[in-house]
Amino acid sequence: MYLKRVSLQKEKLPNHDSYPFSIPVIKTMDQLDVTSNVTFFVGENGSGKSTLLEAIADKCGFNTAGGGRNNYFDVNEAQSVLGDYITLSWMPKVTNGFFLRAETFHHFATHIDSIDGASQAYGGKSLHHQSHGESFLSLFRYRFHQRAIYLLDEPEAALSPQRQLAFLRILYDLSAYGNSQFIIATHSPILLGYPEAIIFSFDDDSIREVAYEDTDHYQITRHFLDNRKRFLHEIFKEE
Ligand SMILES: Nc1ncnc2c1ncn2[C@@H]1O[C@H](COP(=O)(O)OP(=O)(O)OP(=O)(O)O)[C@@H](O)[C@H]1O
Repeated sequence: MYLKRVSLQKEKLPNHDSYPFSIPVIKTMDQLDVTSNVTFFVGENGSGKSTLLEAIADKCGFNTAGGGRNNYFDVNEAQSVLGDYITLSWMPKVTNGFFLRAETFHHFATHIDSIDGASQAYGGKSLHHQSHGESFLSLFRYRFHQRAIYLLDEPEAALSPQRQLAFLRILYDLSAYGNSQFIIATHSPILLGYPEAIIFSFDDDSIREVAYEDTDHYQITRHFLDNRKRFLHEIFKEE
């Protein structure tokens, strides 16, 4: 493990009225201790997961539009304001890694195509000439290595359930044997089931550790699958 703690420099925050300082979990955050090679950020849409992950990516020196340290391409609104107000504590420090933003991956693929020979590092085939899910898996399989930190924002976005299981295997190989560290924002109850992971919930206006079975993602999915007809009846009934 490399990144041990993320601290918010509260005394430096300019205000609490505007984004990103107005997000409830940022208002209440002091520090986050990272105690596992695999950490998940989970929570309702808009709870602040991407904002914090992007700030961490910024402090790691990764392109906040997505990519590693040497990937420069621009995407509107990819700057991290919060990055200026957090401190990362490392032991030891790593500089290798990658920030995956599902929504800018198309731009990233174009950027890789524009560099002569760069697609070799991604399995030898243009990421644009693969399906969305295939290109994600090529990134994970060919570009991800040992001794690095990977920050992934909703990697499940393009992956079928079967491919999410394949991703779990890659995660296992890299984190358990390859000594790589992952911080992953996700809504996937499959990914969240990774053993020994630490899950931080961003719900209820603060960041706190939760057990897998206590996440909404696990509970709602499980109840839906167990009681699909009753669930649908409730959702569709006339008010
Ligand atoms: N560039 C921005 N300017 C202003 N507000 C923003 C900006 N980006 C995000 N927000 C707001 O900040 C809050 C947190 O957004 P963020 O994207 O971090 O949430 P999230 O937990 O990652 O959500 P999701 O699960 O939907 O990806 C939301 O209320 C969102 O509308």
